[in-house]
Amino acid sequence: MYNQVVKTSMQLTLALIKPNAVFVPYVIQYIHKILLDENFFIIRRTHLRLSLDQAGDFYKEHQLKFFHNRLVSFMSSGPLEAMVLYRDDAIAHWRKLIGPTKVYQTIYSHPSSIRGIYGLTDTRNTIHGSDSPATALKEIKVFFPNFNIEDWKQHEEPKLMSGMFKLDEEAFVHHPL
Ligand SMILES: Nc1ccn([C@@H]2O[C@H](COP(=O)(O)OP(=O)(O)OP(=O)(O)O)[C@@H](O)[C@H]2O)c(=O)n1
Ligand SMILES: Nc1ncnc2c1ncn2[C@@H]1O[C@H](COP(=O)(O)OP(=O)(O)O)[C@@H](O)[C@H]1O
Ligand SMILES: [Mg+2]
Repeated sequence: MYNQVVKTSMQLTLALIKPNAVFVPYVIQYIHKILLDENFFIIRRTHLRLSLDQAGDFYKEHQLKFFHNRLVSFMSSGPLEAMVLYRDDAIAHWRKLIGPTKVYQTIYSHPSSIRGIYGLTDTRNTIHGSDSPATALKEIKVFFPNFNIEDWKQHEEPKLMSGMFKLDEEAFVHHPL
């Protein structure tokens, strides 16, 4: 029974490293180190550039905001590093590590969060995390259209949960054995 309780709090989420940071080695290294230190599994990882339309779709909820135009042009200005993460309470835990959205405040309120350290501006805030389980599923589909969660749950998740995995350091992905 205890196992079941633990398992139900496990979650998938999507992390994105935004274009201002995606090719800055010390930022990438810092983010990857946090992921391992905080016991996230890196389930899938890729680099992908969104078109203007795809970025607009990704941030549809913000289409009437004053920053929408700059947000969408920024997010489609270069490749993103996308990762499917898995952990106990992954969604909230990742967002806590990221820090609040608006960098000009976050540098004072949460100076040791990722955005507090490496965010540049409220738009170019370096990192993304899904905000709910439903959003996570939707966002994972955008970057990993071939990732079949049901298959993964059946074939890969049990191995991760029983310790049968190894980190492929070059790909920076945990592979089930
Ligand atoms: N109507 C507005 C316009 C701007 N701002 C805030 O004012 C700050 C400075 O805006 P701006 O100079 O346009 O942004 P930049 O610092 O140049 O950076 P970016 O375009 O990456 O956000 C931003 O954090 C923005 O969130 C705001 O709260 N309300
Ligand atoms: N006030 C703002 N000024 C400029 N850009 C913003 C502002 N608010 C949000 N953004 C940009 O839009 C993205 C999406 O906003 P939101 O969903 O509110 O935040 P979060 O990324 O923390 O979930 C932010 O990560 C940031 O890049
Ligand atoms: Mg959001």
